[in-house]
Amino acid sequence: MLSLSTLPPSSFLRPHGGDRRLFQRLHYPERCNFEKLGSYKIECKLAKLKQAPGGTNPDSLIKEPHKYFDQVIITVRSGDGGHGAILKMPNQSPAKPVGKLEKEKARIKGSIKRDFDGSLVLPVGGHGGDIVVYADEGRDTLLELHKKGRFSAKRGGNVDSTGVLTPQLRNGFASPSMRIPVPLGTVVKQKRGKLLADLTQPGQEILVARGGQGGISLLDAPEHKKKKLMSLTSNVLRDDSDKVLTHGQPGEEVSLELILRVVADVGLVGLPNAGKSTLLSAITLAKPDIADYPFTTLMPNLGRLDGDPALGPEMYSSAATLADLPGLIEGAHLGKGLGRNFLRHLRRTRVLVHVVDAAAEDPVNDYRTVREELRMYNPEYLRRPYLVVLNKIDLPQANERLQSLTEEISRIGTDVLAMNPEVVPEASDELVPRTSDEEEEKDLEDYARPVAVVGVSVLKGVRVKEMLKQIRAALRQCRDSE
Ligand SMILES: Nc1nc2c(ncn2[C@@H]2O[C@H](COP(=O)(O)OP(=O)(O)OP(=O)(O)O)[C@@H](O)[C@H]2O)c(=O)[nH]1
Ligand SMILES: [Mg+2]
Repeated sequence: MLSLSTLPPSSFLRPHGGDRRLFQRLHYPERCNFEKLGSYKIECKLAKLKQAPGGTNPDSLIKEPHKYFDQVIITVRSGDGGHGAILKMPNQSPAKPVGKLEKEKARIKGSIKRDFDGSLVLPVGGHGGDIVVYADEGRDTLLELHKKGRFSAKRGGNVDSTGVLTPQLRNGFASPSMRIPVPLGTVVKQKRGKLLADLTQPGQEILVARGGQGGISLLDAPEHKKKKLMSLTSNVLRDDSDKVLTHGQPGEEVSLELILRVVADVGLVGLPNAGKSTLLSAITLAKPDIADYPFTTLMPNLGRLDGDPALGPEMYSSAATLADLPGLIEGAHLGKGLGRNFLRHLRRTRVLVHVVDAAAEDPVNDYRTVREELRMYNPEYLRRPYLVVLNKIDLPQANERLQSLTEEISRIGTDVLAMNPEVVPEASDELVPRTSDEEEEKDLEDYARPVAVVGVSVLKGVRVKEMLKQIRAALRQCRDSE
């Protein structure tokens, strides 16, 4: 598993207030103050006017970072190779070395660079800069890349020419690679093309555009001599038609699609306001935004769970990363609420924790709604071990029915732990989720029951230890089956 020891307590940008207001207006109109709606529309119009040509509107990035943080299309161009030069051989028949100058000339002639087989080594132009994309633990989002959109590496230097082939003649300087940092878990694809890499390990990298090769230098000599001289050189570059390449080769231009899929062991899912962020902050050092209105969380927050102290020296192997996801609502898989895109961030998780507000009107129905949304997005998610956390039991209306809720939820599903990810093809990042016909016909009862149902109050710290024990047990279950 990944070592994420340097992960900051809360790894994603804070959601923006304007965003939350927009979602409330769209989905909870009864709670909105419509008097201000006029000014909101004007703000949106202004944002449109300011749109920068070719790039993502910077205002949109600020106002709606949750739409952009995990996906971007960029164009990269590696550097062209530097050029070679047309050079003269130093005087081929110098006068007998008598004076100091003649001796020096003779020395120069005798020390022109040669390969081990005696052939001439002609200077070449510098290699153009490569473009490399690498996973950087310090990055949380792809937002930065939206601002630029296009990345070009420098061209290689030309041969530093004096017109004469001398030992001092320099190759053109190679240009350094341009390195583009992306968050851990970034998938690199060619735009509408093949998958290039899945960067899940810190420092993992991929060369996405190779810099152009530098051009070779040529010798300017009479034709009869030239042939002989060229046959003596070992590093002459030729193209397919055997033409000698004195000009540097052009760099490559590629359009790339970068998609972030958060790297976490445990995913917290539930309706808005269930207490997912409060749970994350109760058991990790993460400091997500918490508030009593829906869609407080707009982008995943990550938190690090320390290893289990009961395991002694092995405790570090049991450390895990938790991802608190934005709230799901009915129809999320069709784009309702915050849409379905963030559901992709569950893909790498191994255990799911359903957080249910036990004080809500119909907690069992809430729980079913979320499971159904997961099933519609990717049925494979329902095959993962999961536990149900009945939250807010400090409230009397939750505490009173805890027993019956626990029993009812524990009964939903089969006894068999149906964990066989190979059976169902993974949902892709395409807009329409893929579910097999067989999977379409299934309902929640056909999937495994939760490994545990725990009543807690994450706010008041009631039975949090018991919940933690169950999360660790579910994680162990996965590790043992690996
Ligand atoms: N009484 C009580 N309130 C709680 C408890 N846990 C969370 N809350 C409150 O519930 C509200 C929502 O909590 P959040 O943690 O923001 O909920 P969330 O599930 O992350 O919500 P979204 O980000 O909108 O999806 C906040 O006012 C919390 O203080 C609890 O155990 N008991
Ligand atoms: Mg939240």
